[in-house]
Amino acid sequence: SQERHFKWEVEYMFGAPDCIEHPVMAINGQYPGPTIRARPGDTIVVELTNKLHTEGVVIHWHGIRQFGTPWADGTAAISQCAINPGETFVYRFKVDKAGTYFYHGHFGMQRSAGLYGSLIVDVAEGEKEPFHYDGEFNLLLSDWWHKSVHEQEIGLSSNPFRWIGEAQSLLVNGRGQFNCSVAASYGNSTTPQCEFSGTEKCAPQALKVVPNKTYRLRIASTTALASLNLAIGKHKMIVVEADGNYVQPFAANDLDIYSGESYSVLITTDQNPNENYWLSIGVRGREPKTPQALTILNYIPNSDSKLPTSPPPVTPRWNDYAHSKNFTKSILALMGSPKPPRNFHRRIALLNTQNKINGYTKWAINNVSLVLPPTPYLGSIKYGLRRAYDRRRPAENFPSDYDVMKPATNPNSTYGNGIYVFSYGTTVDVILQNANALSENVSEIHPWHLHGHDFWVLGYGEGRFSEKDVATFNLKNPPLRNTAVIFPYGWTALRFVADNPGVWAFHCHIEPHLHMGMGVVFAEGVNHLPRVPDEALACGLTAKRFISGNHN
Ligand SMILES: O=C1O[C@H]([C@@H](O)CO)C(O)=C1O
Repeated sequence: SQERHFKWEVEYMFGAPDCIEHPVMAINGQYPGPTIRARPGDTIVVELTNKLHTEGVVIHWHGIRQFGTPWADGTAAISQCAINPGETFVYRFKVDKAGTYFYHGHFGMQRSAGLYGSLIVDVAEGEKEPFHYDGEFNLLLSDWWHKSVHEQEIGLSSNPFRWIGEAQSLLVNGRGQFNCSVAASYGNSTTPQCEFSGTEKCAPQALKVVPNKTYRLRIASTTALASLNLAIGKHKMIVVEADGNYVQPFAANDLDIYSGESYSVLITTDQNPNENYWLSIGVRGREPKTPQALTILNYIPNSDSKLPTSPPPVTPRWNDYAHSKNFTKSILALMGSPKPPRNFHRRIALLNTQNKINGYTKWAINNVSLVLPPTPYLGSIKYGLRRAYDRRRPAENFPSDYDVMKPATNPNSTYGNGIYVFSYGTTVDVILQNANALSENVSEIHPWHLHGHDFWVLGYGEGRFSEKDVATFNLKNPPLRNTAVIFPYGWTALRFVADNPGVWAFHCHIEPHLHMGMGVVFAEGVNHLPRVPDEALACGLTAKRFISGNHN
């Protein structure tokens, strides 16, 4: 194992992710940010300097559990203070498990502004993956708006509420086409055919493959909003990895991927080698108003501008949830993967609702809409700063007569920053319960992401969770993941062991939803931690401790 050192500067620059010029957040002048590659056991050191002029910044290493380094998790107001303009913060953490990961901003809506990149952990030297492949490609998926994130944020925080709407473009590795289509020639589309010389930064990157080989596609989604579906013309995919964990391989014609998830799939280039094939990505779960992202699987030696003979695969109908559930339920742990404990110590049920607070539109969990306090929880808990946040525990359940199929009879909610505290080492079950939103007959998909842990997904169900559903839990081969979706009007059951001392965000990975309060905070074993580095806590009430000279 080795130490991998990076010096990064975060700043805005002019980019053109979908060929239309727009400010983007860049790292060392690159958008998306540089790809980190490492091996299990390596220590990653990122010296991050904030070159933004008027905003703080942090970076979250999505899927990395941060055992023993919770202050490096990169969640503003939870694990650290936002890094001020001009300041440098050193992220130092170990990667312990091979897999497909990514990193992104976790302050305000900076992920939507383009602050993200890939983090790939290869298997340890001398070790082999449990599957064979000859080459690999890395696809980091995102969605893009022409409205600035500042304008988006103001809309979300306004009364009356202004929703951000659907994305203008879908991006693959930060590239999309808004003003043209690479597949215009197939249909009766009014969008012109793209004319690229090849040097444009928004031109799609063709995946160049040799016939009769197997390739691994690493696919991760850091979308702000969109749930996606990816398909490759005439090629089946074998799903082998999800969120940095091996899964029982299964074949799929198309793959659903929600924000916060990552997958590896294998494809074999066994089709007619004289042709190229489409790789297409479309929106699921919301009525799509965003064109598909397209690129080409380019069989060498064909020219990469040779268009496939058939049009790009079309995404399943946006609200074909049966299709999505079928895919999601096919994901099971690879034989030999760690199994969940048979029993749990504590179960919490988290009801997801859309609400109103003084006329503002919010999301709430058990009727509390999350607002983060100015002092990071990690410091307030470690140093017992009793006035730093609301120390009353949020509700562990929701009223037994709540009708999840209908808009709430009383949609009003409250703000809160109370947290769930788990006894160190205990097993926790979480039932995520979806419900009807503010309007009738609307219930949306929410991908929930847990920091600091992987969890086992024990099951999914329809309607309101009830005690008899426990009998349907899969304790044999549930997949280990860090992100799990709740389907409209449904529930999802998770189990994890609270064995990682720290304070951890657990939230909907749809960035505007988190911004509207759709998250909770978990804490465990904070008293087991050695000193938290001062650099993480130079704000709020923790900063006042430094000024008074109390550094213990
Ligand atoms: O949070 C959201 O708000 C809008 C809509 O519910 C109200 O405009 C939407 O589609 C969301 O996902």
